[in-house]
Amino acid sequence: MVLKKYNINPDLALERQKCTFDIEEIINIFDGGKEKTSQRRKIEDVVLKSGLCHDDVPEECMSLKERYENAVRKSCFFSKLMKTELQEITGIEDFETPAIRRIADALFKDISPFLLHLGMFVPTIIGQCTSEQLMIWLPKALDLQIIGGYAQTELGHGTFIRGLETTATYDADTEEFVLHTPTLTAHKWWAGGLGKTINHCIVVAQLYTKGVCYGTHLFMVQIRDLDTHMPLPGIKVGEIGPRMGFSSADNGFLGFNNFRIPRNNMLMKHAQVQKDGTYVKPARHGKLTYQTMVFVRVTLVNEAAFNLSKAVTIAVRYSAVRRQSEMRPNEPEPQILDYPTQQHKLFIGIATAHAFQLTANWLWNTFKSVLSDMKKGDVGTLPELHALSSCLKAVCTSDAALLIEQCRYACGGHGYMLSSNLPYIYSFVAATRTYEGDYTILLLQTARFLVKAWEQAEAGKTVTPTVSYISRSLKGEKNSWRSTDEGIIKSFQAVAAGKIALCVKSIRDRMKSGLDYEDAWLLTTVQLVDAAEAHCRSVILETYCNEVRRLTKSSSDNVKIVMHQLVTLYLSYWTLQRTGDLLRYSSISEKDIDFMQRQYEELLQHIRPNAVALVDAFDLRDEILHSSLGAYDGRVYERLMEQAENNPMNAEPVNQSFHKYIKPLLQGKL
Ligand SMILES: CC/C=C\C/C=C\C/C=C\C/C=C\C/C=C\C/C=C\CCC(=O)SCCNC(=O)CCNC(=O)[C@H](O)C(C)(C)COP(=O)(O)OP(=O)(O)OC[C@H]1O[C@@H](n2cnc3c(N)ncnc32)[C@H](O)[C@@H]1OP(=O)(O)O
Ligand SMILES: Cc1cc2nc3c(=O)[nH]c(=O)nc-3n(C[C@H](O)[C@H](O)[C@H](O)COP(=O)(O)OP(=O)(O)OC[C@H]3O[C@@H](n4cnc5c(N)ncnc54)[C@H](O)[C@@H]3O)c2cc1C
Repeated sequence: MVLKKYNINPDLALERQKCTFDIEEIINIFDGGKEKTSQRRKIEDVVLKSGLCHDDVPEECMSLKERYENAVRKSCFFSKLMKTELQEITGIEDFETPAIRRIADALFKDISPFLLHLGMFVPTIIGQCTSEQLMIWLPKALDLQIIGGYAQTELGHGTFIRGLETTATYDADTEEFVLHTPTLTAHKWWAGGLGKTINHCIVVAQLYTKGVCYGTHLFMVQIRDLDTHMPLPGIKVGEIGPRMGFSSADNGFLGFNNFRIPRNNMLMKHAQVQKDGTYVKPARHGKLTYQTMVFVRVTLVNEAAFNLSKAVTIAVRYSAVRRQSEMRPNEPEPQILDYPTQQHKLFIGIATAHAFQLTANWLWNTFKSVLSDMKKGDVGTLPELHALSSCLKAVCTSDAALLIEQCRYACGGHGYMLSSNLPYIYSFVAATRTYEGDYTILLLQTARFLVKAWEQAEAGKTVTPTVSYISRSLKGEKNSWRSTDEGIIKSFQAVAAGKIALCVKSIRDRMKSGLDYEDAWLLTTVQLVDAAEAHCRSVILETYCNEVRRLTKSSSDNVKIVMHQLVTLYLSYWTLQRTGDLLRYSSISEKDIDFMQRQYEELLQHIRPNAVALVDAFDLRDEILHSSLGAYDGRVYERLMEQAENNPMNAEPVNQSFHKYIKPLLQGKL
């Protein structure tokens, strides 16, 4: 749609006058510097001027088929733009550039069918291929001569990768692998782009050679003819059907009937099958084939932050424009943003978007540093990265989904309109809580690491920095509550340590009573999930505080003040959310809790004048927000009416169903 130009709504204009800080300074902090901001805006200008974002009718009014076809059209032209103008004008060649990710949302209100090509296919080639394989597939994939996806999940198994049923059996006579789908539940299911779009696919299958199964490995498989796009003989492929979201993309199913691929199509950076069928196992770590999943989990923390920033921008701007009820008899109706309960719903969203964005950046740097260790042959830092990326992916996507839904509640009935964009944002983020490792499963992975860390610390060994609080706790350090940043973080670490200790004790007690380790673990999993979540909270709180302190060192005082107000709000919010845990594991008193409650309520008032400016500082263009409620000019009612008038349902005054059904019904002739 072409966005109509309106004058700024007077309430929003007034809000912007109240701002106490330089918005541009905060924008630069989150972009990573002035230059990065200007580079991002340049990219956005190119894409927005390309005309690619235009839809003749609103996306939500198209049929599923039309939405898919429209998204393919845009994906193709966007890919061309990335290869040509964006590279030439900005000098950017890197698909992972956050600016590209952000502006992609101007094209796709829902999702691109090419998402998995960039999100998983290319990263898997980079992470799992030998240098010879890389030279064959990477240039083609980057140049979009081949388009791929990642087919791991099956109809019967998603979480439990070791339980996958698809087989890849090596035939030494022909030097080929035979891919086969032995059962109904072995069909690949869910892979993005697989339904209709892609011609290649990374397939995860159980490797058999010389009669022995060596577990799951990755294979590059061409599934469609490059010219006709017809499925190749031996391939059964299609779309799995309508979903809660992801409606403009195609999630697919895939079955193999003894389908042959060359030996060299096994991705052999870590494990190999030699010509004679001899298996060479990975030299360093058994789970290196899971590396793409770790990469995506890291990027999903960024997704949580970005999507939450969109939702809270929409809800805060709307709340500044919307007037409802009265605070005192006969007074004019206030902006709903003036209600403390509304501020309580929304300001935590702003603070959380900051916390997650800074944690995402920190996690990304940790990921890069672990990759560089691994390139030198050192896999020692991988378990900690796996534990961190697992819990952060789980908690950040889960919190973001809840807060996005809260933003929708904050917009009342209008938030329920698809044109608000809140339902799209929610359904996208709700899926991220499940895919790439379900919430519970990933927290249990982190719990495994925490229990091991506890045992190591007990044995007097040094543990990694993110769990060093365990050693302190084992040395008998008692928590003394202080309502400072450091004091609160320490108390949250005491909560995590207390919960891990109880898990270890529960497992040991259960084993003493005769259970084996597996059963003792299983019966403790409710507590283990809880302990991993507590650990994750302490990591987020600490990272957020440290990063704000580091990044605002040379900022103006006013920026320091407002960024720190948000940090304090975040710490107070979580203290109040977790009073039960803190009363149990720290020395917090009822008086301290009363103080924190008052501090929290005062902070809402302090932040209130800057609320609109703070969401403006996410620097999200209207074309990215796609929202009738959240546009920069605040012309909510004009846009809602505009959308209603453009609704294809209103193209004819009387719908044909009246003549076909209602009239005969009215006349008793049906
Ligand atoms: C035009 C384009 C337009 C726009 C695009 C622009 C930009 C795009 C860029 C970004 C987009 C952003 C995001 C989206 C991208 C893609 C995502 C979309 C869809 C999702 C796709 C998927 O969902 S793929 C399928 C994912 N599946 C899973 O995650 C399954 C989860 N299950 C598991 O991971 C495992 O089964 C398990 C971990 C639960 C258990 O595994 P297993 O049984 O094998 O292991 P054990 O439990 O026995 O553990 C043994 C030891 O191994 C350790 N371990 C486990 N996993 C790992 C790991 N990954 N790394 C390291 N170590 C690991 C474990 O801890 C154990 O260690 P011990 O020391 O305790 O023995
Ligand atoms: C929109 C979307 C896109 C996707 N894209 C892809 C893709 O491109 N490629 C791909 O391969 N896959 C994809 N997936 C699949 C996704 O990765 C899986 O759905 C996800 O990993 C969860 O696995 P599952 O569906 O088997 O859930 P299940 O494992 O069946 O989980 C169901 C419930 O059981 C619980 N549970 C399972 N095991 C345990 C356990 N051991 N302990 C305790 N509780 C347990 C879970 O916590 C959950 O509550 C996609 C999924 C979605 C929704």
